[in-house]
This record gives sequence, structure tokens and C-alpha cells, in this order.
Amino acid sequence: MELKDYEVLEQIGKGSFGVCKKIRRKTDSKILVWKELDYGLMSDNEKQMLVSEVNLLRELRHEHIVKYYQRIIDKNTLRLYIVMEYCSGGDLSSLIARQKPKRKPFEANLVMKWFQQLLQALQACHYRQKSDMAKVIHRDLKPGNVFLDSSLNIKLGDFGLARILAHNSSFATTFVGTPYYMSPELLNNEAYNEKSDIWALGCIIYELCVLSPPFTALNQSALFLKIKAGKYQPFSPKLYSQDLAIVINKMLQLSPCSRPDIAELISHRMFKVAEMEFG
Ligand SMILES: CN(C)CCCNS(=O)(=O)c1cccc(Nc2nc(OCC3CCCCC3)c3[nH]cnc3n2)c1
Repeated sequence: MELKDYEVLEQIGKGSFGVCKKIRRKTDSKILVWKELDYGLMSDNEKQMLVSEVNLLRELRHEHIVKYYQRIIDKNTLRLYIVMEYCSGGDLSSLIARQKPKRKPFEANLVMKWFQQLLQALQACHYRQKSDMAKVIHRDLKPGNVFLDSSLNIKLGDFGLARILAHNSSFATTFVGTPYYMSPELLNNEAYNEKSDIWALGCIIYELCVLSPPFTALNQSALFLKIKAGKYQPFSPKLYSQDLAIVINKMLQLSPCSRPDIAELISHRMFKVAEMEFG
């Protein structure tokens, strides 16, 4: 397939990597998206990193990870197009923003479903990382990178791209969001590890229950102090199980080794109850 095999429908948004557009495949009218990246300003090293990130994207196949279809390189415009599945439910950050004015947090069953699906998606990534020692994918886990399909199932977005391009000065400066989900170890410039994802996931699940992240501040330095202090407003368990509140608290432990890992979380009894009730 080439660029001419697709029809551009509309621009969905702009990310640190470039532009995201909704497209239609002409052969079967399937709706997809592509992300356009300008690699014209990239050094050879950055291009190499981009190639390896895209190759990793191709290998991550999981029902709760956005499906990668193909990449198209346009040597005339020095642009890379990455074709992926379109998630009609949009991104979680927009969903939370729409839920907030209703002052009604998400249903407990929905939060547990999304929690379980996010854990399954992360497990697929971590497993992949383990088997391929060559490269650990840095995940930029945040609600804006978590999408939903038409049945409100989770589709974890393409994190690697944002990270790769963040190294590229021209990209890093233009799109800097507030790093609400940054873990204490990352603030201390320690190595990124799987437990950093557990922290970010804890922040996201907390936000689904409270409709705001556990750590907020008016500026970045105040936010960093709050994260390093690790103190946050406990959410009222009246809408959610005590188990959930305890698990989130463990995921937001300052020291990475005190946080549970994916395996512990996936097998937690709080998911069992849900399965028993709804089979
Ligand atoms: C029911 N409605 C209220 C739902 C509103 C929802 N419809 S919507 O307005 O077109 C809409 C909104 C946001 C996303 C999507 N689908 C989507 N977005 C992606 O990336 C967005 C991009 C990410 C980086 C920053 C800029 C935006 C994807 N990447 C791979 N697959 C993707 N799918 C659709």
C-alpha cells in the first residue's frame, strides 16, 4: 500500500511526533489513522532509533495495544507515515475531561475492566522487552496515550514515538505537557524501569476514580516536590472497593521495589470478584 491508497478524512490532533490524521483505505473503506513524522531534521542516529522503535511497534501485537498496520516513507517530503488502527472512543484524557463536569466518577466495574486491560497491555510490552534485551521501550503512559475502541475497550497507544522524538530538540521544546504521571525515580534521573509504569498506571487508575491525578500543582517545580513527597488525597472508597484503594496506594509507593509488579496485580483477588459476579 502507498499514500495514494488512502484518502485523508480529517486531522485528529497534533502530538510531539507530528500530526495524526483519520484516513480511509480505498480498497475496503476501512477507517484507520496515520501519524506523520518529519524526519528531515533528524540526525542519522535519531533516524536509526526511529527505525528500531517502529520495528518494535510492529512486533507488539495484543488486543489491548493499538494495532500497527504499516509504515510509508515519502522520500520527496522526507516524511514517515505510520498507519494504525483507529480508536473511535477517543483518548482517555478527553473522556475524563468530559466526565469531570458531570461530577460523577466512572463506574467501579468500568474502572476495574480498564485496570485489568491496561495490565494485560503492559504485560505484553514488558514480556516483549524481556525477550528482546536489545531495547527497552520507554512508555509514555498517560491518559492521552490510552485510547478506547467502539466497545470502550482499552487500546494502549504508540508510546515509543513520542519518547524517541523527545530526544530530538526540535520536537521536545514544542510539545511539553505537564508530567503528572512522572515517577519519583524519573525525577531523580534514575533509570526508567517497569515499576515506573506501575507508578504511572497507579496515577491513571486514581484519576479514573477521582477525576484528577493524585499529584497536581500550579507549576512544574511544585508538582515535582509533591511527587517526591508522595502524599496525595486518599479517594473515598465508598464508590470503590477497599481492595482498590489499597492497591493504588501500593502502586504509588515512592520506592520502586515497594510497588507490586504486573504479575502480582494481574492475579489480585479484586479482579476475581468482578469475574465471579459477571462470569
Ligand atoms: C464518541 N465520541 C465522543 C468520541 C470522540 C472521539 N472521536 S475523535 O474525536 O475522532 C478521536 C479523538 C481522539 C482519538 C481518536 N482516535 C485515535 N486517536 C489516535 O491518536 C490521537 C492523537 C494522539 C496524539 C495527540 C494528538 C491526537 C490514535 N492513534 C492510534 N489510533 C488512534 N485513534 C479519535
